[in-house]
Amino acid sequence: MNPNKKRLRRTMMFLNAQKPGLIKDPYIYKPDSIMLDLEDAVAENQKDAARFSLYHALKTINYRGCERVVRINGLDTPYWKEDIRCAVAGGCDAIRIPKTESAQDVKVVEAEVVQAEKDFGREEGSVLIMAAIESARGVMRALDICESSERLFGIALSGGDYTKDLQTHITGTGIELMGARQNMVIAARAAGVQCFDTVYTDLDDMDGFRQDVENIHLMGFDGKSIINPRQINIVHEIFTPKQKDIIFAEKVVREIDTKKAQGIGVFTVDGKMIDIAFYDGAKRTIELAKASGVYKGDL
Ligand SMILES: CC(C)(COP(=O)(O)OP(=O)(O)OC[C@H]1O[C@@H](n2cnc3c(N)ncnc32)[C@H](O)[C@@H]1OP(=O)(O)O)[C@@H](O)C(=O)NCCC(=O)NCCSC(=O)C[C@@](O)(CC(=O)O)C(=O)O
Ligand SMILES: [Mg+2]
Repeated sequence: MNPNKKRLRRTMMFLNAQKPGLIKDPYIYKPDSIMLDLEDAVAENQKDAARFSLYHALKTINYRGCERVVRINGLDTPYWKEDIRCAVAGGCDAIRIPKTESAQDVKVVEAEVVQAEKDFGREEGSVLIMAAIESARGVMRALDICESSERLFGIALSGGDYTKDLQTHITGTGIELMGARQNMVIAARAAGVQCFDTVYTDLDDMDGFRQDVENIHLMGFDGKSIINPRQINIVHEIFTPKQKDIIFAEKVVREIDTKKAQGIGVFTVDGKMIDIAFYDGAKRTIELAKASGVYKGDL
């Protein structure tokens, strides 16, 4: 398995692949991933120019460990195959499929990625795939999409196009996204892949943004698509385990290990009932803390 499949992806920041001011140094803001966009951020008559710019950016810029995902154009356009070839030839880490509606959509993209890896001398399996779900049909098929390919590391909700399809609109409250969000997280967890929330487009409403991120964190998402560096700190703050939670998780892991050896199944830690059901969650907190660079312990 590609070791990057489960890497930390709290923030996945979109940027127009054609704009030199955006693509030259986004790593300075330290998002976990950048998503170089060839799709909706790029005007129809600029698709070739954007692809050209993307290729040279990938070839020449050192993004310093920041994951480089390329959002290709839709499978109903004449652009997507050439988008994949340029992205893979340039050295991208992953392809984001927009408007994914079925497992078959992922499979046809995978076939092109496999061919491009061969053609451009990339290691087999080095390019991962993620699928953006932007329609009611896609949401209803989320589990099939999650299970469509070994290369698929996750799915992402795209709220703008999804609410258009649902015949509603983005309100900022999240009510219109509740069903899709819950369905997608459940599907992703059932398949063992990651799940990412949609962008929050009102850059002047940072309180609304914080509330949105807190909600999706509680729902079980792994991270969020974002559009601007100003949104990074809030997402990282909410998605990085707090020291008090890390310390509690360490106690839970140590106590479960100790009590198990003593033949004790249920007990309390800091006044809270603990049994084996809490073990994986505590381990996950510690792994997330390690990946986020805030772990000081020795587990
Ligand atoms: C919104 C705005 C124009 C505001 O610009 P502003 O310049 O006013 O912002 P400022 O804050 O003043 O910038 C301060 C400094 O940060 C730099 N800076 C800003 N943004 C940066 C960035 N993204 N990456 C690196 N650098 C950045 C900037 O260059 C400046 O640098 P400097 O001059 O050196 O100080 C800008 O952010 C932007 O273009 N965002 C990305 C938009 C985009 O790609 N949309 C498509 C994807 S969504 C979609 O398609 C819908 C979806 O599909 C979604 C789904 O899938 O979920 C669905 O269906 O819902
Ligand atoms: Mg969209």
